[in-house]
Amino acid sequence: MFLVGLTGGIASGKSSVLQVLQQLGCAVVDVDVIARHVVQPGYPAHRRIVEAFGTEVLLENGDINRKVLGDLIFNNPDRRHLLNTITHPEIRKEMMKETFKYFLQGYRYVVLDIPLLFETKKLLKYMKHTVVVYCDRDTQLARLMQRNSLNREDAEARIKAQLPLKEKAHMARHVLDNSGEWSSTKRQVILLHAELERSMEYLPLRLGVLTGLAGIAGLLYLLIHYLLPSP
Ligand SMILES: Nc1ncnc2c1ncn2[C@@H]1O[C@H](COP(=O)(O)OP(=O)(O)OP(=O)(O)O)[C@@H](O)[C@H]1O
Repeated sequence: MFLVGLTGGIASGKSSVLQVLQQLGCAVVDVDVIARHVVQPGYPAHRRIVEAFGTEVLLENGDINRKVLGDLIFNNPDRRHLLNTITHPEIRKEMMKETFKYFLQGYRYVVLDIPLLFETKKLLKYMKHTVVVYCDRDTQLARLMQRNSLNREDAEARIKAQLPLKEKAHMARHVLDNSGEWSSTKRQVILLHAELERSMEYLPLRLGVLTGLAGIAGLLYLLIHYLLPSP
């Protein structure tokens, strides 16, 4: 198995691309979904967020109010860092669990949706392939304004807070251009999936694990047959 890191910019189309990959039967780890999961009431990150930011970040039902928390950390690097130190280790643990589950199920590759793949660079070394979902800036702005009901100024501020998409596209091994019609993007996703499925890069890890298991089985056999006293 090998890992494919998928990233992009705000409203560039990552979730839409992930949906297609899921429909194609790919193993997908959606960091957004995990990030929402690990801050649910009862989880350690939920308690630590309330300790750090106060009960004003809670909705009436005890869930984290993502809008309030988002506003609190927006333009405040210290608070953002604090939130990241609480949530990131929990998110990484869940990502590893899900990836391992897919490995056991025999998938050739797993796509991990990591919004800050190129910014934090922490997970980059584990990715055999990197994919950027790109769209031109005007399209990104228009889609963001429409999806989040934002005015131009707020939407521009959110885009500016991220590494420019063009730079990310230069760093990636594959670029899916989502500036145009959705059907064109979908075609690109299907072609990428076919390329990754054809790749033999899943073999080394699989063979390594099989060899390891065969070694353990051999040792057990020797133990049972030669070292244990016969009845
Ligand atoms: N090719 C396309 N044509 C028209 N609309 C699109 C296209 N691709 C995506 N969209 C729309 O643009 C918006 C952003 O897409 P999406 O939610 O997939 O982006 P995202 O990268 O996951 O965003 P975020 O990271 O901010 O959650 C959505 O409303 C989606 O329906």
